[in-house]
Amino acid sequence: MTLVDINSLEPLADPLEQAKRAAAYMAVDQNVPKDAKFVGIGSGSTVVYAAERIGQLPNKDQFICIPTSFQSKQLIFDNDLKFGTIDQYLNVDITFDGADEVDSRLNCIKGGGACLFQEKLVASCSKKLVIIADYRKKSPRYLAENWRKGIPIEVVPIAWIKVKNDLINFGARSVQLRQGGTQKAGPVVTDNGNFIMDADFGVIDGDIKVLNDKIRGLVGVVETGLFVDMVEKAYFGNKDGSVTILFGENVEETI
Ligand SMILES: O=C[C@H](O)[C@H](O)[C@H](O)COP(=O)(O)O
Repeated sequence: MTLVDINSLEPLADPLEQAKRAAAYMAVDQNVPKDAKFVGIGSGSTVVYAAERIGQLPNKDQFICIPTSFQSKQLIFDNDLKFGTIDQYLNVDITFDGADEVDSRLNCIKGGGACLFQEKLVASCSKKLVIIADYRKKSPRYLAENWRKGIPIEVVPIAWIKVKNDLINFGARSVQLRQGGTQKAGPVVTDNGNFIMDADFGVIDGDIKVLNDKIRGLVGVVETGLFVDMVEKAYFGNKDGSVTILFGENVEETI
């Protein structure tokens, strides 16, 4: 079985979905190692296309896919991929994941879909983390310039008020307990049984590592959606069908 060329695919009706697919397919084609044994599957709407493309790879039965959420476990099954978990396999060759915003140094905000903890767990066990996203996620410079909903933070439920006060003392302008919306009365509950708080610290133009470490150090915080120095490269699908690849601080190429 040979892989269908990206350029010969039928275009998708929605240009945003087209951009996501272009980024995901190119990232998979360029980055899955020939001898891969373990591949991490991130979460969100862009990763759907990465799982689809991984499911088309001629050597897909050679590696085991590790999920980062309930959603990505289903993607692994739906695309007929081999399944394993991070508590079985700790050495992941490469992980593909989405992001809510990526800065010019490849730091990112994740967790818009409440999956940040398992995503960070799998990323921390991966030799490479490759981000796939559409053009809206590429920050002009700093994090939170585009993503204005705040930094997602996973919190143990009984600690949420305490953590909210701590975050305000750290300078957060607002802290929201994320709500389930029309489909769920009350707060969002993560795949790990926790809550998500969205803390708005404004544009993050200071030391992002210091901020991240401070938040992570709070009793009650499980993990943050700040991914600092973890990403190897990021693929952004553009409106015109091209893909911009960010390799390092302001080093990029558009194909
Ligand atoms: O919790 C969700 C994840 O961090 C997603 O990877 C992130 O929100 C990006 O999702 P999407 O590809 O749907 O924009």
